[in-house]
Amino acid sequence: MEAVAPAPAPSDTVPGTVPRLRLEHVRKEFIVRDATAGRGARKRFTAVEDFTLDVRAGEFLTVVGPSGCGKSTLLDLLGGLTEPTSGRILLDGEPVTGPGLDRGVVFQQYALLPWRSARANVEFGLEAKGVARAARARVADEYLDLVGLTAFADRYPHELSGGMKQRVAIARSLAFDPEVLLMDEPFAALDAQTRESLQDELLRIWRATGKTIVFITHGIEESVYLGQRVAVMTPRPGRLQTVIDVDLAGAADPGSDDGEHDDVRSSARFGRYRHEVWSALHSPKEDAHV
Ligand SMILES: Nc1ncnc2c1ncn2[C@@H]1O[C@H](COP(=O)(O)OP(=O)(O)OP(=O)(O)O)[C@@H](O)[C@H]1O
Repeated sequence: MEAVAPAPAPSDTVPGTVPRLRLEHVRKEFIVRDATAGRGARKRFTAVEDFTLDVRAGEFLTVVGPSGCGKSTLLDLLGGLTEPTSGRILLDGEPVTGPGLDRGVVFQQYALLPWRSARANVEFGLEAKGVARAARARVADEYLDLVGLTAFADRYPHELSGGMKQRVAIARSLAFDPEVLLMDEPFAALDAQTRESLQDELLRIWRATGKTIVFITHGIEESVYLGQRVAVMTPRPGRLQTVIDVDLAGAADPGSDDGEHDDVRSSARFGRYRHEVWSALHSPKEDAHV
């Protein structure tokens, strides 16, 4: 596994500056069937409750929480795919009113167009931006190179492994140069080894591009390994339990494995962060009204 270099500090750490993303008292309700109240009855169901958080420009923020706590709902809200029932979401100080090319979304399932080659999939967002054909191909090749898929540019999704498909999805999201990358458990369907190598690749890409990344996961280790900060959510309805700062710079013991790679995950510091996130996830809820 590739060694992990110290993460850069978020570029927006100065008090009083505008955060890249701001969630202000965000609440999301769904109307669902109420089986207890007879045929056709409906009730309100709160998925996300009073969620307030700033994401700094250039920051890598991970969001971890138990299944069903509202993580995907939160990401859909940030992506503008749904609207908050109350509260506000701001991008660079402006309210988010819908999806936009300023935000790239990567889902757990690769969501590639099966009839398009890897290159043509990456070109997809560029077409929406009106980029000319020759420039599209050049930019697509650049991003396929960034994710190590130059040799597979002409392959179709069914000819690619799961990890490769997810690399194409990441390249597609980066190619139209969004300010923010929103990732919803993008590596959850992959085997452990592929997941670890894509985690390192994502960290490398983040350092190379300086994008702001919000990464949803239910994996404690993944949240600690990737995030400069880990936002921990409560069980449903999803609230912000706590935010944990992670600094793994120099955490690895160079002599801890075969001598070629530093093993950050085996370090004592990584273990302490993992325990901190675990403890936050298992701390009692303040209240449970739904
Ligand atoms: N469109 C919808 N209509 C009704 N309920 C919904 C809708 N979308 C999500 N929910 C409910 O909101 C809650 C939060 O769902 P969400 O998918 O955001 O959780 P999650 O934390 O991403 O879960 P997981 O980790 O299992 O993917 C769940 O109880 C889910 O059933």
